[in-house]
Amino acid sequence: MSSPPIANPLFPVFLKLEQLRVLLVGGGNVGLEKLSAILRNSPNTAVSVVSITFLPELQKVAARHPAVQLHQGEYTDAYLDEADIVFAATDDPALHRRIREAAHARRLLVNVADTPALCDFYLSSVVQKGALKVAVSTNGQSPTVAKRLRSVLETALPDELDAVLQKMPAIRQQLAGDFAAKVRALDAVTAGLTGAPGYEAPATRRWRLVALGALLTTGMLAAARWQRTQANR
Ligand SMILES: C[C@@]1(CC(=O)O)c2cc3[nH]c(cc4nc(cc5[nH]c(cc(n2)[C@H]1CCC(=O)O)[C@@](C)(CC(=O)O)[C@@H]5CCC(=O)O)C(CC(=O)O)=C4CCC(=O)O)c(CCC(=O)O)c3CC(=O)O
Ligand SMILES: NC(=O)C1=CN([C@@H]2O[C@H](COP(=O)(O)OP(=O)(O)OC[C@H]3O[C@@H](n4cnc5c(N)ncnc54)[C@H](O)[C@@H]3O)[C@@H](O)[C@H]2O)C=CC1
Repeated sequence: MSSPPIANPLFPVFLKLEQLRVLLVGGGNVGLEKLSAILRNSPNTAVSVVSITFLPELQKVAARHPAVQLHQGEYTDAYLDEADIVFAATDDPALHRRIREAAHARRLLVNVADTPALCDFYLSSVVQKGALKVAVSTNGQSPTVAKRLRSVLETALPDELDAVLQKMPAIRQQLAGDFAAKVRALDAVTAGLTGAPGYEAPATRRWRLVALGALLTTGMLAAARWQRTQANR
């Protein structure tokens, strides 16, 4: 018996972040993680980082990226006037709520570290193979599973994929005919990429084992809880 899948109503998009102005509030560990995620994907993004203190590592990252500006000091709403999108990553939850409110008054989208309820969007785990990019979301259920899935996909996707992608624009351009004919031709060129019918990757078996492990762990945790309640009677 398997439980029904939990719905994920998030709408995935791929932002041209290098064309936007990013405000990041908080220059500590979490701020560094957000900045790194941004720059790993979109290295030329203009990020303004506002923070009372900065981790030395974050300062090093900023030094390597000329479009990143560090503003040392307290956050003020004025920074929002120069921003298109906002990341809040301080250790002050009250400040996060204020930032979100002021950002929304300006119709800006906000990501608040560690507070899914305050986020307008989530970051994802990202697989990159040349021009190919796969983003993974678990709807906040488990960033750790997203991270694991990223490494599964990194291994499973062949490096040759990028070589294929590099050749496809030329093929696309040379195809004649209407839209439907082009789709048929491109489907034919790439048919070899799909597995044979009934093919089950070894990874499928591994995920089944992990699901079983998670189920057993849930059961064990429930049993331990039950034992504690008995002991406390
Ligand atoms: C909702 C979301 C909002 C957002 O941050 O955008 C969010 C929220 C929270 N993360 C928490 C914890 C952890 N986050 C990670 C890692 C990542 N978290 C990322 C995204 C997201 N994290 C968004 C949902 C993504 C999705 O839908 O799956 C990734 C994918 C992308 C990135 O951040 O760049 C990146 C992996 C990148 C990679 O390696 O591929 C790890 C693992 C690790 O660091 O090794 C842990 C510890 C283990 C664990 O808890 O699983 C906590 C609890 C904090 C606490 O307990 O105090 C919250 C808050 C909560 O859940 O309430
Ligand atoms: N470090 C981690 O991996 C994790 C952290 N968290 C939580 O996330 C939050 C942030 O964690 P860290 O980044 O490690 O904290 P941190 O203390 O390293 O960084 C917080 C940053 O916010 C800045 N800041 C605080 N108030 C400010 C203000 N008014 N204006 C401008 N900047 C301001 C500080 O100067 C500092 O640089 C904490 O609440 C922590 O409990 C949760 C899970 C993991």
